[in-house]
Amino acid sequence: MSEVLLALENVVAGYGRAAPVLRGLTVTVRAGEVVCLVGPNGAGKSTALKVASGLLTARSGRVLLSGKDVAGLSPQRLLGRGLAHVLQGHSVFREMTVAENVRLGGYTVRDQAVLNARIEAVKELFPVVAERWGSVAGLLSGGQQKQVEFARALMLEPAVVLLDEPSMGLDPRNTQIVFDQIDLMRGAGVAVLLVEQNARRALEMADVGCVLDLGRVHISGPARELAADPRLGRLYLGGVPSDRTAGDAARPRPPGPAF
Ligand SMILES: Nc1ncnc2c1ncn2[C@@H]1O[C@H](COP(=O)(O)OP(=O)(O)OP(=O)(O)O)[C@@H](O)[C@H]1O
Repeated sequence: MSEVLLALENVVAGYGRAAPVLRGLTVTVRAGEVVCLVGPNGAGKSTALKVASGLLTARSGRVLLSGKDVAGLSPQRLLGRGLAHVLQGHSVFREMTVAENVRLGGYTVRDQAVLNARIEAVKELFPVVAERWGSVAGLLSGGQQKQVEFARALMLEPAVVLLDEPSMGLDPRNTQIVFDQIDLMRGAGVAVLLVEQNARRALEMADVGCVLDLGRVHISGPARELAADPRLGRLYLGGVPSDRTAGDAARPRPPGPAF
């Protein structure tokens, strides 16, 4: 089995003084893998990514990056250690050009030759970045802007990229393009931890799937097998999977998206 790059172990985390959102979450990402977190709204998927990237500090449990405990490190420090987070929604600087956006991702690279080589690499991986290099980013379509975000995230050659709902707001064609690009990232040797509402399609592309509910992994396994697991449909339709406890079931949960 390939090396474990990122591991969340028994993580408990939440916001302020409120009850924890993650309640003993364990997720592992290995080299060369796309691991997909799916689950109903409010299950804690985005929160899991925030803990992994240092935006939120776990109350307990461990966060390991290439075997080293990185809990409490800032997102900047984690980026320097090879972990990039592409946030939910659109985060390109719309008034800046594609070139300026992508270059921002490599702001810590001092060696011009290295920077140029990285730019060429992301242009090759994301042709639209090359085609629209001089364009103002706000003029690109939502799917194209997402690819600019991917390119920017890859400029420091991260080992692991966290992608939070990259298909959000995209039409089916652009969703497919974005999923194809994630597949290409994996092909380029980047491990991906992906959160997706578009559960079935994401699981068809991912290697490993984890179904989160109420801050824990309830079902996990080979992604394609999960996509066909009837328990997943039940969970999304508001049913209670058999492995949830009576206490869990009593906790209110917002309705999930159509699966
Ligand atoms: N900044 C915040 N402050 C307080 N509570 C928050 C914050 N962000 C998220 N939460 C709460 O944490 C819980 C989990 O949210 P999270 O965004 O992790 O869920 P999710 O599984 O990603 O949901 P969705 O699919 O709707 O994006 C929700 O109850 C949410 O209201």
